Amino acid sequence: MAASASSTSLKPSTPSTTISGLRRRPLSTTFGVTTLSFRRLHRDQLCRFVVLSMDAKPTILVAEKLGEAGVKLLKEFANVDCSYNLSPEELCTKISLCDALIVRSGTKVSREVFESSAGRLKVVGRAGVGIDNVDLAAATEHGCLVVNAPTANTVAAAEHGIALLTAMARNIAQADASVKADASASVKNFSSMKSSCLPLHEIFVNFYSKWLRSKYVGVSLVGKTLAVLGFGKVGSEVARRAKGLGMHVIAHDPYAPADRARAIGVELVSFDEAIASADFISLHMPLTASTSKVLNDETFAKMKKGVRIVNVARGGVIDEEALVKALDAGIVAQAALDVFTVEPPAKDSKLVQHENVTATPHLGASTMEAQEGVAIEIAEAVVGALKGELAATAVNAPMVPAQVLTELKPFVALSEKLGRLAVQLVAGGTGVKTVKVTYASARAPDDLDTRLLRAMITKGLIEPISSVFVNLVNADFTAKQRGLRITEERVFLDGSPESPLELIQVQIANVESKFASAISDSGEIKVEGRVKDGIPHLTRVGSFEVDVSLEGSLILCRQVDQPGMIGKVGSILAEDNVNVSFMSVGRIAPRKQAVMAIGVDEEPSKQSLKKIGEIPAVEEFVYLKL
Ligand SMILES: NC(=O)c1ccc[n+]([C@@H]2O[C@H](COP(=O)([O-])OP(=O)(O)OC[C@H]3O[C@@H](n4cnc5c(N)ncnc54)[C@H](O)[C@@H]3O)[C@@H](O)[C@H]2O)c1
Ligand SMILES: O=C(O)[C@H](O)COP(=O)(O)O
Repeated sequence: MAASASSTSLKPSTPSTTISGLRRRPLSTTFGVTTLSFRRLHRDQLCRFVVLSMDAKPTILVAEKLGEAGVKLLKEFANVDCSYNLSPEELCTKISLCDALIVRSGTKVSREVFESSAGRLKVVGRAGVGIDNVDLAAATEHGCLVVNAPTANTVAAAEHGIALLTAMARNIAQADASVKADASASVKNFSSMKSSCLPLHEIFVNFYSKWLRSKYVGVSLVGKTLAVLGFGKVGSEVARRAKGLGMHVIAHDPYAPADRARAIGVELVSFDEAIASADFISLHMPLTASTSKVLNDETFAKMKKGVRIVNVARGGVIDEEALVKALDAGIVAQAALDVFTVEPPAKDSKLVQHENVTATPHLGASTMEAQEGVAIEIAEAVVGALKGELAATAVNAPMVPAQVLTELKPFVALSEKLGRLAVQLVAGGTGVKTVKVTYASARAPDDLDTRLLRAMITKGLIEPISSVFVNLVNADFTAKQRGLRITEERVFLDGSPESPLELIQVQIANVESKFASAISDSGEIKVEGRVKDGIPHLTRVGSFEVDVSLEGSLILCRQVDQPGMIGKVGSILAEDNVNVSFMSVGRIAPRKQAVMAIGVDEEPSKQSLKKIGEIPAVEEFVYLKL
């Protein structure tokens, strides 16, 4: 059979994997340079969403203040309705007359909005990064493309982080409020003091009696340790600036490449080390299941007494009640917050009202420059999408013709889950840069389009560790932007090409694993899966063959093979009311090392996981969310 067609200028990587019994063929493609075919494919696909009548000028509703340059660009192409502060009902009424909608974080684009548009709304543009205010599932169901502007406000957010850091250290906000409050009170009293015939020097002392120079003595930044949690776009810009202030900067980001950190003189450390050694902590991770309330009672207790915290990421990464307690107890000396779990926070919020808290109303992206940049970025994306062009920052989109999608559906699910599993096996502190995907199939190369599968693997690899949404449209772009190189290899099987694929293998090179058994003989993290009866299964971890359906979540456990192990683990989970969906043991040889893969419907408690780890024959284990 012929090798797969390749539209890439990158060299195929040398085959290194061994899948026993399969004949290997050359690599099909690598990432990031397939611009022409990629663009053509998506232009066609996007046109399916954006079917504007050619003689009608589209209407774009701008529902929140957008920079002038962006509005100007929009007006060159469409009728633009700038209507701010719409109620949800007003938005639903207006939307049925609009082809595109542009918002920031203050407008909820709910399912009702898509339903009310009755199919006319083709594009939602989020003028910024976070799209938690847009119901993505509803957008996709309604065939509406969502695009965002992920890079134009990075520097603004970093500068705001630094502004909060320095203002907090020197009590700028509190001191300013005090001077103004005292001055205005004194000014009111000034006439009465004058008429009371007090001597002038007494009036003067009274006037400035709350000139609180000793109350607002601050702390210095130079020489202090700043821990940056989340070393992505904003985090690394904050780190760079803090170095310029003479701070010692460390960072925790399990997925950031160490060389990027080294290049700006930042040491990547574990989470515990970061929070325990920091004088200041600055948060820059996305809000995901694993970062939600990452600062909580337990983690505050591990911090240096008197630590100071800055948050310009998302309110939900801090347990706000725990922060109030930590502030009251003096564990946290001060906090400077731009973001809150609920925005705007309640007026009587203990956190906002706390005297040691500096609060700003989600201003991270709010500079003239960033807003102009964001406005242009989003206007270009929305106009391009309305014209049916590739949207590099698209965050959702149905991706392939319906019949291909139907056939590939279980493999799509398998691909994403293998990506998710593989990245969760990476040990903190080692960055993911090189991923190799192997597809084993009896199909001719032209008969198997792996772009959707590759996109889903990319989605699985990136989404658990970032706020980025990945799909076929933006997968290559996102991977390239993050310095992630994914190579693909096809292995051809003899036999019936009835099924599009036999198996998919994902390997991550040059990383350490938090589950050593996931490292294959050739040194990479390796996971392999197949589709059985339409259900994705994990069939290999490292050198161990297993067979577990990829539903719910997964516990991987390496043990000395001996009777009773399944029972022991099973009963610990049963006591915790955790339902086991699947269990399989792969072993090197009887009574030698074995890997047990256990599918669970519910998340086991920390205590249950601890008990599993304490079973004497268990050598290592890991809990993975699918
Ligand atoms: N306040 C604002 O106005 C404002 C403006 C821009 C961005 N933001 C927010 O700032 C955050 C960062 O944005 P970005 O553009 O830098 O995103 P990014 O995706 O470039 O960076 C996020 C980083 O967090 C890391 N990460 C993921 N899980 C982690 C974990 N458990 N521990 C430590 N690090 C982890 C990722 O590896 C990634 O490097 C996002 O939450 C974004 O919504 C806020
Ligand atoms: O997600 C973002 O881009 C920031 O949080 C900024 O949001 P904003 O556009 O509402 O200022």
